[in-house]
Amino acid sequence: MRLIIQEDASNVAIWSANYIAKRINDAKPTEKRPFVLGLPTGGTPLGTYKALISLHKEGKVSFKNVVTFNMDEYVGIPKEHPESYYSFMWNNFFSHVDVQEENVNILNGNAPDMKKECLRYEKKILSYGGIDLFMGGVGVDGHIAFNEPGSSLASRTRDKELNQDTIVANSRFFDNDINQVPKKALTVGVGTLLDSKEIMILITGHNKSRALRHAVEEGVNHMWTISALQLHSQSMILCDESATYELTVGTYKHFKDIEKDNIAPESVWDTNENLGW
Ligand SMILES: O=P(O)(O)OC[C@H]1O[C@](O)(CO)[C@@H](O)[C@@H]1O
Repeated sequence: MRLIIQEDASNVAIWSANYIAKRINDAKPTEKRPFVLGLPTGGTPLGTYKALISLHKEGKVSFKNVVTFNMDEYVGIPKEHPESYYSFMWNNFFSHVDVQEENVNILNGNAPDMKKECLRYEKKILSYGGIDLFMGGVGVDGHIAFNEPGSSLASRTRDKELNQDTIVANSRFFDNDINQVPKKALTVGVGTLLDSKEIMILITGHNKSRALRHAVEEGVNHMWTISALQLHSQSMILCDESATYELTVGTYKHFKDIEKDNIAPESVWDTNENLGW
């Protein structure tokens, strides 16, 4: 696993956006052979979406031949609800780039048959030959997508009960009222994520430092589903300095040293100027 430590959250956003743009451009996607991108919601990736929109507006990346699959969706709120992940994605990203509506895939949290919906999603991912790059975030309890502690590391797309930590954390999007937060979600499984050709997880802020320690320094454990990344041959965590507070000095120095020459991909690298940071 690679661990790339950037100074702060805006550098994480710029780095990740440039990385995604480079991957898409290198793949030279076509209608018949699209690039397949897995995407998250949450506070963490907002900067990345903003940076990707800027790169798109500057003509540096197109999403015309990109197929997207979102990680998860709440169960039981209408898709038009301002806090549904459907609304999040269209408001914060899809509406601002040239992605084609028919290429956007988001689980339907109101499907009459949840099992069928999850199976449909898995099959659709497979129909494209799998996901080329899955970007994700992490919960404070180490959950990846909505795979809460104790989720099987072989799990596939399914419905999951959200735990109290997640409900409390997400209440910030629901007027700080935990009663308004959906208690269930549909989510890709850890196994689904591990089947992606490449995984890039963004971790920013002090409150995620325990999750980062478990991901990098502890063993693979279903109580910290993020740790499953250790089983993947092309996984990368991109974090900021604040998230490294629980790493040992030795771990921190090791990754700083081996990644010191890896700045953002040259061909799409840009300065902060155009992004307003
Ligand atoms: O970036 P945030 O807002 O801390 O969210 C953490 C995580 O929670 C989820 O929204 C739900 O699993 C993830 O997709 C996300 O990475």
